[in-house]
This record gives sequence, C-alpha cells and structure tokens, in this order.
Amino acid sequence: MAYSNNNNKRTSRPTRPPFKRRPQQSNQPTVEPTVEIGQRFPLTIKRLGINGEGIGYYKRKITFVPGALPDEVVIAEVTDIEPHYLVAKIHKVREFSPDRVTPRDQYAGLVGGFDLEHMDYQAQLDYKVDVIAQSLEKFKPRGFNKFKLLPTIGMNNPYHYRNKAQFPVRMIDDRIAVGMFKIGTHELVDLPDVATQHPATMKVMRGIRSILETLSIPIYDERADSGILKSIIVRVSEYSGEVQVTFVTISKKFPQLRALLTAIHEKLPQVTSINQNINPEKTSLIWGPETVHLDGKKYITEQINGKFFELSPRAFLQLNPKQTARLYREALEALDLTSADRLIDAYSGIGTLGIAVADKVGEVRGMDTVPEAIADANRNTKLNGITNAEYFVGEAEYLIPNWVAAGWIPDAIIVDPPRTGLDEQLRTTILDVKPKKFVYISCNPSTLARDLVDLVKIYNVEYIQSIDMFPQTARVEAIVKFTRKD
Ligand SMILES: C[S@@+](CC[C@H](N)C(=O)[O-])C[C@H]1O[C@@H](n2cnc3c(N)ncnc32)[C@H](O)[C@@H]1O
Repeated sequence: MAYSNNNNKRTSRPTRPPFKRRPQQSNQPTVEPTVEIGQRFPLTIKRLGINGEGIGYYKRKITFVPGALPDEVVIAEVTDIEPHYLVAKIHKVREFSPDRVTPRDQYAGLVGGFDLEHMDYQAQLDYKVDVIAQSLEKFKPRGFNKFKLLPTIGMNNPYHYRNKAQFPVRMIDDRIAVGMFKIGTHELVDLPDVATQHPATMKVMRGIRSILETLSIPIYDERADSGILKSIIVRVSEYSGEVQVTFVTISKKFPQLRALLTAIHEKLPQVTSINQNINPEKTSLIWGPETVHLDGKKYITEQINGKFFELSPRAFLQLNPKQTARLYREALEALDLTSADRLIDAYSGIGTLGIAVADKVGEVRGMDTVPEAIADANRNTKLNGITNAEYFVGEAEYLIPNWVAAGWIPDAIIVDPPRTGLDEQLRTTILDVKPKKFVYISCNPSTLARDLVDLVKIYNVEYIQSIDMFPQTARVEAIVKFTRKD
C-alpha cells in the first residue's frame, strides 16, 4: 500500500463547497456489476461516510474505502462484497487530496480510533458539519431548511486530549503487549505511544507494562480463556494530575498483587487510586460487573468550569476535558436559564451539567441508569456545596413521565443520551410537557435526525452547534438549541 504523500501540512485547499443534495435514486433496475474479492479498479472518491471512510461508486454500486479522501482517485482493491455495497482497501492513491496529511501515529489505519488522522484538521471540522447535514437530509424532518448549522468548534491542539486509555493486555511471543486490536481481528498491537492520548495516560500504561515484565502475573489468553490479567484502564485528571488505574481480571484472584502495588508506588507516584474490576465473561466488553478498591484513594478529582467532581473508576466522564468545558458552556448558554427554573439534567452521568448550573436555577433533578454514576453525582453536589440538586438511578423515559405525573413540571430540559438517542416514550413526554427551554446534546447524527422528526412538531431548531470532542476520529457531537413554536 502506498498512500502517503508525506505532506504534513496541506498547501492549498480549495474552498469546500456547501453540502449538496445527492441526486435522487433512479427507479430503473440496475445491472449488478460482476466483481471478485481482490479485484482492483480505479475509483474516484466522492465524499466521506459516517465512519470517515471514502465513498465512491463502482459501476453505480456504493463502495466504501477506509482511508481514502474526497476528490482522490485511488486504485481500490475489493475486500468484501455485500448485496448493497462493496468494501475495498486502498492499493494505491493515483491523485492525492490536498487535505491529505501524514498521520502522527504509524498504526493509524491498522487499529480503530484514528479514522481521520490522515486528513487536515480544518477539513475534519468541515466534514463533521457535512455528516450532520447528510444525516438530516436523509430523514428530512419538517423545517429542515430553517435551521443554522454552525461551523464545528475545534481544538487549537487536536492531539493529546484523551484522558483515559483502556487497553487489553496479551502476550505476543514472549513479550507483554498493551494496546489495541487490529481492526476486525483479535490480534493485539503493542502501542508505545498514541498521539491522541494525554501523555500521562501513556506514561503510566507503559510504566505498568514494564513492571509487569518483572513479575509473573499470568496474562489472559483469549483462545484458551486462561490467565488472569485482561485489561488495564488508566484515567488522568487534567486538573489535579492524579492518575487512577484499574486492572481488569478474569476472577478475584490476583497473584503478586503486593509486589505490583509496591512497584507502582515506587515508580509511578502520580498513580493515586488503584482498583480491580472482575470480568469473568469471554466478551468484547472491557468492564465486568464488580469493582474492588485496592489501594490509595477511592476517587480522583477533576475540575470542570470551576466545579469539582470526584470520579470513581467506572464513572462516565467525557474523554476530552478541554472540549468538555466548552461543550458545557455552549449547552448551558443555549438553555438560557433563570433563577426560577426547574431543570432536568437527563442522562446525567456524574451530574456534571446540572451541577455546573445548579447555583443559577431554582432546582435540578437528574438521572442515569448507572448506580455508581448517581452515587458520584449526589456526592459531587455536596462536594460543591449545592443543596438544590438531586440525582436518581433510573431510565429517563420512565422517571421523567413519573415526575411530571406527580406534579413536578420542568421549565428546562437538557438531554445528553448515548448513541441510541431518545427513547420514543421520552420523546412523547417532551411533546406533552413542552418545556420552554430545551437543549439536546447528540453524539450520533443519525439518531438525532430520527428524534428531530418528532421534536420539530412543536419546536423550531434555532441552531445546531457542532463541537469536536474527538479530533482525528469520525465521531461527531452537536448541541441543538430548540425554541417552542407557540
Ligand atoms: C453521553 S453520556 C452523558 C453523560 C453526561 N451528561 C456527561 O456529560 O458526562 C450518556 C449517559 O446516559 C446514561 N444512560 C443510558 N441510557 C439511559 C437511560 N435510558 N436513561 C438515563 N440514562 C441513561 C449512560 O449511563 C451515560 O452515563
């Protein structure tokens, strides 16, 4: 494969044309192209898909080419043939995009999480706006043309932002490897450095790997389903510099634990909290159900926009602290709260959004399905001297209708759901309650577009503000500000 033009900086990039509607599909029956695995053909890349892969058409059949950029001409080699699409890899780039840059990570393209590291950063930011536009176009909610899609808020330095590294551990030959799996395989790539990780996470991860080399803790073997240590999770607080480490093991048994803890104390003093999570299942999920505190503090403390948050090992926290502060500021500005407002912080995690504004509103209620997150949220309200906020364990779609039925009517709702978006029951409740102030933080433009079809029945979308929480990846995050129609 040869597709680097060794351009660290693009020279000139033509002004990106605004998002264009794609031509309507014709109803004419199409003749299926005959194609074989390994077949090569030249392909012009038209645009990027939602996973950051290049998209071209081979004899009118949509063809996904990871790593290819719009306007490039590549020699594509077919790797997968599906009824409605083809997947191909780049054999060679014939014509390079001016947006192509050399990725900082040599293994970008080999492991997941670096979908766009080969693309100029401004072009990444433009792409993220295009993805939202494409998703909304597909669902065509009424009023689509009426709202503004604002340029993506990017980072000055779009590297070293990830505050958490969550890496499996395996033996490769006789050496311990800590890193990520090659895309579509169970083959681990040992990662000495990752340009998107906060340097402290990689320093501690590599330090622990070196310590493990001196001990004889059995490393998990996936094929035999044997060994003890499966994964290591390292999280750093941007504010305090404290590092929290969690070892994921197959059972509670942890041979040489004392020696491991002593070595961490000596060699990695920045590690202030050490924990064990037990995951006996043979699964791709990293976390198991039980977490045990092993040593040091139970929590590390993070600060966001002047408020403090104690984080237990499993607590969800956004991965990009600098952009999180910006995301919250933008979202709360869009809500435009007053001191009389009752606010719902739905899908709250550890209560970061609600706690940030509790002193500006009358009352805050929030909820999350993870009990540890809610325990953290309620502890964090006390930590910040807040007395008008309370967090509950449960589903948004169940708790909010219950609160409303009991007479607790919100003036403002902020929702920050996972990729699945809003449950239908919650959309119905929002349509019934019609809160005057409503903001939606979305990490998935497809489910956002689906939810908008319902929500625009009573709301106008004033604007959609895209914000880059994951530079170098295709992941998109956006804040939607609604205003009620009546
Ligand atoms: C994108 S995170 C947002 C967390 C938080 N707002 C923040 O900024 O850190 C989504 C959260 O929704 C929670 N969640 C998932 N399904 C839920 C549901 N049905 N009801 C309430 N919370 C849910 C998850 O546990 C997760 O903490």
